[in-house]
Amino acid sequence: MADEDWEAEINPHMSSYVPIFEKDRYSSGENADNFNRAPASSSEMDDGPSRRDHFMKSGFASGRNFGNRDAGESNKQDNTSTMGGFGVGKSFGNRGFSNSKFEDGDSSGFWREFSNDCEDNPTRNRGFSKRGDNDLDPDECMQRTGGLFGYRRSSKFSLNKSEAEGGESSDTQGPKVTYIPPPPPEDEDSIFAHYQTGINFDKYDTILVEVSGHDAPPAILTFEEADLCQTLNNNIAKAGYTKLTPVQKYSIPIILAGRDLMACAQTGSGKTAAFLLPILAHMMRDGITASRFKELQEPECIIVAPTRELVNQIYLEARKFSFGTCVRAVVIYGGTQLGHSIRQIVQGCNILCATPGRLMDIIGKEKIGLKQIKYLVLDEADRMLDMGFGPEMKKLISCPGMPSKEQRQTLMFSATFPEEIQRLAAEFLKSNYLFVAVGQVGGACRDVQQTVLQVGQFSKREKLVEILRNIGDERTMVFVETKKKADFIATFLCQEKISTTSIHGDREQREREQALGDFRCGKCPVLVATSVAARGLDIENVQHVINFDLPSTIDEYVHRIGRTGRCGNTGRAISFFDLESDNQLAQPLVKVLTDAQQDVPAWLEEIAFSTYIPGFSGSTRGSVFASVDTRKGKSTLNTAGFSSSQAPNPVDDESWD
Ligand SMILES: Nc1ncnc2c1ncn2[C@@H]1O[C@H](COP(=O)(O)OP(=O)(O)OP(=O)(O)O)[C@@H](O)[C@H]1O
Repeated sequence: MADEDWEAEINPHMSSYVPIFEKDRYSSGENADNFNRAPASSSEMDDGPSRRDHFMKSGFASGRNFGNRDAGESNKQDNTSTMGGFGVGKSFGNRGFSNSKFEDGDSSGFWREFSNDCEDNPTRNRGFSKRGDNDLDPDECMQRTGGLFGYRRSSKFSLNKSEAEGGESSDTQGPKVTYIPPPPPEDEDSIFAHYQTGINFDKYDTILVEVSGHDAPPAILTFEEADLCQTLNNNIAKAGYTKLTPVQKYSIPIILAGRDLMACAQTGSGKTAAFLLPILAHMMRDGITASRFKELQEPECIIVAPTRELVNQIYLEARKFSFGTCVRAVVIYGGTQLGHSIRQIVQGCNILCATPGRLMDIIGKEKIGLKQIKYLVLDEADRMLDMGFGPEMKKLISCPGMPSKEQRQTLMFSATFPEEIQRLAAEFLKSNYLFVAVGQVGGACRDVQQTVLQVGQFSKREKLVEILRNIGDERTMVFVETKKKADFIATFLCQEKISTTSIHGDREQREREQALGDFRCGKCPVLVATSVAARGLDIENVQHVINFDLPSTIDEYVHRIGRTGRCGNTGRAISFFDLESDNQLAQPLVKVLTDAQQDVPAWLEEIAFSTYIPGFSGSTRGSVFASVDTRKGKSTLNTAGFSSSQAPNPVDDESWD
């Protein structure tokens, strides 16, 4: 598809489920017929084509304007992911997506299917983090097959040889992804649009900060102390930043001093600016020259993050802070046309924001050279190093030309850092890296009021509707465990006349972006999401997070509820605790609630007590997060903003592991 076609592709009606739910079209007979006739595919996306068929036949109008698309294009696209708003495909079709009811306990249909879905789901048993096992960005991630880094891409995602060799999905074998995302707005007001800090922003100063490692530079208290250049200061002011958050107070001077850093701070507390500002300041000080059109670009900085929407968000922040400078930020991510990514890059690239899959593809195509890399940033670093992305990250640092860790600066940020991941991270970092912990490592944001309700599987939908009706139009994210379930619940809520959209890894990228857009602007105040939306997304005015299904790890829980209560604003999180499946989470949940000074229900404490495993801090479901820098170096405790942190004289390195 040519560049100029993108406008036609971005059809305003294509996004979501909501307004046009035509339940009459979903008679079980018709669905079953269409879906059953559709050819089975071996991939996770096997319902893509069948779904498209169905939508076209039934005249369903939720998605893009199917009628305007020719068959060739349909064929080209549709293996990549599911089509149309309802994206449920054969699952519903096979058992009849009744137009009138989703009866609780109707075991012939959805619920039985989902039990199976969950049982099959490796997340229940896997180590490290949950995300990815049930909702990976198909071309971003890899699947576990064994060994610490010994994983291969899963056939589940229908990746072919050319991909394994660094190519994008297949000129020859697989579908061609043609989506070209719309360019972001260019006007200054949009670039600097921001939301207000909340009433608790100043309370950040009371959080204890721990810095470990040797010779940490002192924290700064104000932006002025950072001594950034005038353009950066102007951009900071235009972004509405007047005061540093704790993670910024500590991280900015550390990065400016050229040190490697692992930083852990609560969700929504400004980690993105904490790495972007000092990197940009360095670039400006080094007298960076405008990068020009070249077939091979050699950026100075690569920032990787686990999801497409998150790298896009980081890119927008980078573009904002580099406004008026000659630094050019570029974003590339899967689910979009590879040619488009390449065209963005060849125009010049100083800061490359990328998802791992697309990054490795582009490096394989020799559009990006790594020789000039001075900064490597892993946002959501624990996720980037776990079983899903760790192998890709290892490949990245072993790529020809990539400066060794001694020659580059490596920065890792997250709200959670399990101990085992901290150990893996050491391979990427210089041995004298500094570790900054703002508050409890892995702790939940205290501005989120957390409630845990005991709700059984078959009562969840009723409870959800009750809560959403009380909430009214306030923006709410509802997290569920699987992609199918996301579709199902979104559809169900639409049927209940609650404007809802959904985001998950089986939706096409254009649909994901449209869904997020509809949620951001309030057109759909409810977003049903899988873990793909758990991390990093910074959406104004998300007042509620509902865990319809609890996640399999406590870290995931912390990230999910962190979509609300950001930047000093308050938020609420309600979690449905199912006694049949969530008991393993009771113990770490009690700890997170207690640490965040939340009420702990007596029944939950009882479960936690009865399932208590002394000394348990493993990495499986319910793991307890790291409480400290795993090197066990001496550290200083400070309240953010009062005194600088200076690590004591070096202790023996040997004692650090
Ligand atoms: N010093 C500041 N003053 C005002 N607003 C800020 C400041 N720092 C960051 N923000 C804003 O706070 C919001 C949250 O920041 P950011 O997304 O970087 O959080 P985060 O710590 O990375 O969260 P997460 O752990 O969820 O990824 C953003 O809207 C950002 O623009």
